[in-house]
Amino acid sequence: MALMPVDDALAQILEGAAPRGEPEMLGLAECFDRVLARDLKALRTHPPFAASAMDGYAVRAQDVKAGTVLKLQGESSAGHSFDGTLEPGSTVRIFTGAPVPAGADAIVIQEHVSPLGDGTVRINEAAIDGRHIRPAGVDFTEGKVGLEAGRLLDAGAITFAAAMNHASLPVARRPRVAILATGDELRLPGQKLGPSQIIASNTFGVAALARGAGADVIDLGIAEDRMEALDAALDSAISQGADVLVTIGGASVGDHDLVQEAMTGRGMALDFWKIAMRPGKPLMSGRLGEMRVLGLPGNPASSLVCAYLFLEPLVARLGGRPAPKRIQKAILTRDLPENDQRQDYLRGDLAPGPEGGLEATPSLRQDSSLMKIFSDARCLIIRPPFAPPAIAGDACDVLVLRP
Ligand SMILES: Nc1nc2c(c(=O)[nH]1)N[C@H]1C(S)=C(S)[C@@H](COP(=O)(O)OP(=O)(O)OC[C@H]3O[C@@H](n4cnc5c(N)ncnc54)[C@H](O)[C@@H]3O)O[C@H]1N2
Ligand code: MOO
Repeated sequence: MALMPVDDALAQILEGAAPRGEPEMLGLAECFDRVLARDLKALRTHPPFAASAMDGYAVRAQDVKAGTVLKLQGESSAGHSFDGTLEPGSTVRIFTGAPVPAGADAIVIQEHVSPLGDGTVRINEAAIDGRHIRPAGVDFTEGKVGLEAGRLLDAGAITFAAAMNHASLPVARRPRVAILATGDELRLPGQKLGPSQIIASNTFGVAALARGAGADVIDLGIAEDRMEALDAALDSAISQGADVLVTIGGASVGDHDLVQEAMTGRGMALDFWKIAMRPGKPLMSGRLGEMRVLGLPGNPASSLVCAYLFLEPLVARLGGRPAPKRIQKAILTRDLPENDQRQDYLRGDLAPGPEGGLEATPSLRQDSSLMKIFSDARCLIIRPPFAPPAIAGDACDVLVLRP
């Protein structure tokens, strides 16, 4: 199979991806960073009454010039309305958020009023009709859609949902992403290692990225390079309702690279295997029933670059949320040689440039096994297939990993 361009691979991976299953009802306190699954109508009108926006005095605007003395008729505070009607020549003391009494049509702030100590006050500035009054329903009205399906529930949206009198909200189910590390050499962090063993580190980074994109992660642990082990892990992913099975390693052409064979043997329809990128060439994508299978290469930088490029947007789509916008423009600080057929993602630094832009500096070492270089990197510098040699000062696209 020919190497597939990165954009075509992403389009195939994202095809048909949308939230699955019934929405869950969650209490408001659990809703942060979830996605609203249905339109949400206001269950009340707000404010439910004309309310004062200031601490001051409710008046009839036409009665009041600078110097007018008014009789104090009563008080309206938040939670305690004044139930009478404001009479001509009178005023009602009022506080922020309190209902404006019938008959009043303006608030004069208390800084412009002098209490005279005999049950009257002098208004020192002319009142303006409607001033400092929030009309009933100016914010939202009962029965109208306030938040639309698909809205990411951030602080503003959750506040608004609560104000609309919803105690719980229908949210899209989080996609379930099962992650399986494969390889006889792998051990979990914290274990004692033999001479030819290494730590299965990739699972943790890939899981973190999936969680950040809105997934519930199922850690399937490590499978040895044996068909039965891969089979058992696959059964586990299916029985736990995984939407995506991510395998790490065993994706290449070696005698012990069995992942693809194991998956196709169980009926996986292969979308593609091998793409025109570096690192990450042996990426595999397929579908096994409802479950998507993403086979990441084992080298840590390859796993992570593929997870940024393909898994993060896939999880976002499956959860109904926008994928983070990571691609930005930058200026190269070093020359780069011409590129071959594989789109390159060079680990590098990213720093503010002299004119408000960004400067990208590729690391000198780019081997896909290097984890410290990846951890130090702030961006991936993108070199399109067959790009001509670049010189310092040229523009480039970067995928931002961290600020
Ligand atoms: N003859 C060829 N050999 C290779 C090719 C090729 O085209 N022809 N492609 C190379 C490329 S590119 C990559 S990338 C790797 C990918 O190989 P696999 O996906 O089969 O990965 P493994 O062989 O299982 O492991 C590679 C490397 O990564 C380590 N590893 C694996 N899993 C983990 C993990 N969970 N955490 C940390 N490190 C892991 C593993 O020990 C190996 O060192 O193939 C090239 N070969
Ligand atoms: O393309 Mo592989 O992902 O370099 O190491």
